[in-house]
Amino acid sequence: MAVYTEVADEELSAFIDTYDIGKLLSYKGIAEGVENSNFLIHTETGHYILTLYEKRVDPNDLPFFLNLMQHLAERKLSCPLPVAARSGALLGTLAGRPAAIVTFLDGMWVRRPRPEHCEELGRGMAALHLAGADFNMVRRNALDVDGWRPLFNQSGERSNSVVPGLAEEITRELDFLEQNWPKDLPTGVIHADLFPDNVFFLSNKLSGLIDFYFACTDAFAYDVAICLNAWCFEPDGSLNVTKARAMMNGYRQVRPLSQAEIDALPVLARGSALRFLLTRLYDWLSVPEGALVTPKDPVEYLKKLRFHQKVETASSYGLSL
Ligand SMILES: Nc1ncnc2c1ncn2[C@@H]1O[C@H](COP(=O)(O)OP(=O)(O)OP(=O)(O)O)[C@@H](O)[C@H]1O
Ligand SMILES: N[C@@H](CCO)C(=O)O
Repeated sequence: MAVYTEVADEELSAFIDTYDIGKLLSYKGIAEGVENSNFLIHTETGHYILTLYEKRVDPNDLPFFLNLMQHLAERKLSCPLPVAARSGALLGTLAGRPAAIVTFLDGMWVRRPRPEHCEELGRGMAALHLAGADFNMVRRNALDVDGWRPLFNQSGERSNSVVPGLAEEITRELDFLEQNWPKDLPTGVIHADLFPDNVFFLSNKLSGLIDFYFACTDAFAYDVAICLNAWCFEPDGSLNVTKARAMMNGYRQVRPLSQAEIDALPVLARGSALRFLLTRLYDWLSVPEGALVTPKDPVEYLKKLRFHQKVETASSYGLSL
């Protein structure tokens, strides 16, 4: 998270008073992350996370995210639980933004995941896919293959200032993905942003998942591809096949992957790499003035994209076909 919107002390105290969580004792902005404004708040009853939803969150989607967290927590998946105000509402308004309070999860994210973390992640992701099976709301993935070209157009030729020739390279990739994007894969609730900073561990065991604000209804294997990119590459840009194999093994212990899902992985991994390249590129070129945020490196995802362009089958990810 980050802090884009500042909140005055009195305004925050008055907001907290609409909840049954005791008086506000202290709070601080969380600099980590890039999407929403987040504050760690300490009240008479404990610690909570306050989120003010920013640019990429459509307020109409908030009931999906908040109800999903409730649904998953009821199914014993460890994730933040939205706290209702005295009125019963899960969502309020603060500093002109939609705002919600969720419970604080113990644990730390792992800066340098090892294969055992990747295996835990695989199991946790599959558990999320199963726990979401009877969730009765649907949300289209706004950042799916149909959303990438309009997103790219917002950066357009300015992309070339980041890497010369990038606009043309992205255009070619969009042409390919629009032609070859797999259809008819098994779908359901996916997290869609399950990066290491959204997965907490305690003593090397997965203790919780956070940040459900890209969650949507899409192919389960696309979530796997997102995690392959986010967890299994080394800082030098190479794929760590041991980590990839560990993640897939963990996943398959809980939810089997079909042959069609395995065959689709190289294209899904290209799409996932492009999706994060595009959002990072946009953010890189448009940091709001005065915001407490560190934009993430788009080139990291360009390198991943180029890697997957050379992959022919999922065996390159350590999967037996
Ligand atoms: N429920 C929670 N319990 C404990 N800490 C939390 C919780 N939610 C958020 N945090 C803290 O805030 C940080 C940023 O949160 P989050 O990843 O949700 O923000 P974001 O802006 O959506 O980030 P991202 O760039 O990953 O999309 C986390 O790394 C964690 O330190
Ligand atoms: N996890 C994303 C940021 C949130 O969308 C990234 O690393 O680009």
